[in-house]
Amino acid sequence: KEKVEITKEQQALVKVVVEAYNRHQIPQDVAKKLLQDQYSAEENFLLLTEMATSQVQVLVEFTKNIPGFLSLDREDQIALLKGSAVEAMFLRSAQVFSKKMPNGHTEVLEERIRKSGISEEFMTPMFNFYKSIGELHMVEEEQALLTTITILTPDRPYVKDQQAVERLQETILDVLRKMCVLQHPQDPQYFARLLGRLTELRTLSHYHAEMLTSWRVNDHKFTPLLCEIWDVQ
Ligand SMILES: O=C(Nc1ccccc1)[C@H](C1CCCCC1)n1c(-c2ccc(Cl)cc2)nc2cc(F)c(F)cc21
Repeated sequence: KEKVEITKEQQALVKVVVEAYNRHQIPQDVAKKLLQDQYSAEENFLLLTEMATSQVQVLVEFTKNIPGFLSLDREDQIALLKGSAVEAMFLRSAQVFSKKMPNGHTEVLEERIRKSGISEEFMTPMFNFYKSIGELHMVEEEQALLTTITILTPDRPYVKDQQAVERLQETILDVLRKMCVLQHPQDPQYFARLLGRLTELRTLSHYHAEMLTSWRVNDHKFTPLLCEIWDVQ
């Protein structure tokens, strides 16, 4: 049985990534707001566009802490951010949704999201994904590293030097694999299941533009940054 060991530099890498990851708390605040009050579809749409806009800004800050990211070609850095922003938002939403909350809070949160203005057809795929993330009971290191792996996806549109991205992603995959073995010794398939969620995440993210344009509001106004990042307007 191979002895799995996380090296000193891998520990340092995880520490940097987790600390950077914990700095972006936005959706926690959204969850709190949603639990406090019931908002109209207009208010929810505005809340989402504001939150999603600041999430992109926070994502840029987060990537600066991914070892090696700033050494990538500048245009490739933009392509990776552009290509992963929506997935990172849904992954973050899923992680907030699956956080342990006092009794009944998750049900209220789910209800508020169901009534937020998103059209019915997207509810099932969205909540199926949120619940499948919840079932994994990820620790925060796994959450941070999974988000990092999503950002470092080599085959995003317009990435020129895919090998350079692949090398960075492999570094993160290696430490995540070891962490999963150490964290979930009873479940040898855990790492594979974790990566399998990224496929579900990509599928859900395909709907994002429709989810926004079909939001039950009269006027769908987006910020310039969201028009850049999300395929809207
Ligand atoms: O804000 C959000 N997500 C966010 C995440 C990361 C960073 C910034 C924002 C929105 C809310 C939803 C209800 C109306 C207000 C915005 N949000 C979503 C969500 C995002 C995009 C689309 Cl198209 C559909 C749903 N799923 C959520 C799960 C949660 F537990 C949750 F708490 C907030 C959630």
